[in-house]
Amino acid sequence: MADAVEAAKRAAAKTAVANHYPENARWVGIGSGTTIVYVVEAIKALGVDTSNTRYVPTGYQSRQLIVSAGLTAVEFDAVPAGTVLDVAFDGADEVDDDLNCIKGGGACLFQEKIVAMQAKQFICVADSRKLQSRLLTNWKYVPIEVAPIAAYRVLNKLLELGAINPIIRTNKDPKQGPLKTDQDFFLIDAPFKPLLTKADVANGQDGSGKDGVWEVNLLARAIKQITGVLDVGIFSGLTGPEATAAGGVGGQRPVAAYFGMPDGSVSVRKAL
Ligand SMILES: O=C[C@H](O)[C@H](O)[C@H](O)COP(=O)(O)O
Repeated sequence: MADAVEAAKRAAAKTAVANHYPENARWVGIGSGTTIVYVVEAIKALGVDTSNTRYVPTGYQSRQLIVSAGLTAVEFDAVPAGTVLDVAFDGADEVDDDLNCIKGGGACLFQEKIVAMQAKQFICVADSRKLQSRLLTNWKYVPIEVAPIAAYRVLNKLLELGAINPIIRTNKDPKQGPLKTDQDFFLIDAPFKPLLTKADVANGQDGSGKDGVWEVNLLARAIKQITGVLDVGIFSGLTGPEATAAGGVGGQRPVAAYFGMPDGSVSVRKAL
């Protein structure tokens, strides 16, 4: 079973890199987690000249991954102002029909979000367990990065929004206290009822938060507005050309998501 999941991640990574790694890539964002390892493996396997390519990490693990692959890491704050990354690859905890994602299960989300938003194309790579119609189907909570001093205040505000038993994430040994992110912040894991998609709302369902039922973008916005929240592990909103036209770069939502399937195939969902 574990081997099959790893094989699925590797297959998805290989296809995503084959389809989206640009010729003469100059700037490439590299996400975090277990699936991104196979993306870096696939980039290396292309055998292309990477001497002029700079890889922008999304945290400590990501930077170590880049460096141990013999590639050049450049931190996000060292990328020259105005530079648009050619592409950013990353994993996800869950992806819905509209390509909205939940991220942060591995404690990285803020740097992943700024790197994704600075890329012309954000590409998501995952295995079939992550492929769902609605967020919070198989994956049960929204990771939220918060300033430690505000953690209890944010917990209370999340309860008001309808979160069901939100908790501050601890280290594996709870005696060691709250887990710290790469920013030295805390994470709150907030379960909610499954999130509605655009189609659900178009079909008349109420995603305004009444009875704790939220449409994806509305919940992301409501959580982001709580003072003390650095960022939310919901990646949603505009993407690709849409985002560029609105004055951004590529947006938070991937333009394409690749899923390794149990039968060895790779399924692709593309943004409309
Ligand atoms: O916090 C971690 C990141 O958001 C990961 O990209 C996400 O959790 C997916 O990780 P994995 O590839 O290990 O399933």
